[in-house]
Amino acid sequence: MKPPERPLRIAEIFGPTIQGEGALIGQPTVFVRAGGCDYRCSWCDSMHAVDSAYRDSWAAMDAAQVWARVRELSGGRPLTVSISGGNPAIQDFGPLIAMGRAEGYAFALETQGSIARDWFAQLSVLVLSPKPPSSGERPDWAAFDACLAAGQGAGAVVLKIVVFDDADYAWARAVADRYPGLDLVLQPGNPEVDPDLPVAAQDVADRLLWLVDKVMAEGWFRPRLLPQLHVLLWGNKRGV
Ligand SMILES: C[S@@+](CC[C@H](N)C(=O)[O-])C[C@H]1O[C@@H](n2cnc3c(N)ncnc32)[C@H](O)[C@@H]1O
Ligand SMILES: Nc1nc2[nH]cc(C(=O)O)c2c(=O)[nH]1
Ligand code: SF4
Ligand SMILES: [Mg+2]
Repeated sequence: MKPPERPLRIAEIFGPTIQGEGALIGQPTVFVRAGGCDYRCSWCDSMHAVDSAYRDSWAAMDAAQVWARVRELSGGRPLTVSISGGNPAIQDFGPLIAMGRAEGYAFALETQGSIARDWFAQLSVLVLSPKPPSSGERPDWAAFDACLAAGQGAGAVVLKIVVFDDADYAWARAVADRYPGLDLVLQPGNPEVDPDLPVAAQDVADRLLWLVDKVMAEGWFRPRLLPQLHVLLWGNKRGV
């Protein structure tokens, strides 16, 4: 007999909105944000889904309940569902993905690459975002490589690296060289993560310009350089 399904810890489900980051930037999506993370990045913009101080605000939902909410928010019209967190790989999103795929939806996952799951193979896009030195975390590369292997059957695997400073940039180049076959996106870090404070559009632009100048000066033509589009539009507001 199959073991009973454990409920998922869900920090928020929201949308439809546009994917603000990475390879699917601009695409309509509904977000499912998992509660809980094995990392504590110094600059995390989603601490409400990480810090156990927020645990009481996370809902215990089974996959069918999460799926019903996604279907409701999307009006039953198939789109790409974005699963983020926290680190969603702590939990079992396999049943949710199976339910959605059966109705024509696709799934993209955001994870730092610290925990591999067999259901990565069911994704249309696996976004692996290893954490640079400024985060205070240090990736376990064996675990990261296991995530890559688990994602072999996914539609696409994207390496998305956040860059705050020169040390992060040098690190991103070295990591990119280590994975020459992957689609690569560099995203400037946003130091202003307070959800109650506005983010100046010019600051977002200035951080991207800094990165564009650096990459072009080196004649490095592999990465795509993208802002967090949702931050440009809505600042750090939650649920967008
Ligand atoms: C909140 S995380 C959740 C998924 C997963 N834990 C991870 O880090 O990939 C989603 C994305 O936001 C990025 N991110 C978090 N805080 C950020 C910040 N202050 N500036 C830019 N990107 C940030 C992460 O690097 C990751 O690519
Ligand atoms: N619109 C929008 N795009 C996003 N891309 C990645 C996000 C995340 O927090 O994982 C995010 C988010 O929270 N909102
Ligand atoms: S791994 Fe992701 S969710 Fe976890 S603390 Fe870092 S940025 Fe936040
Ligand atoms: Mg975010």
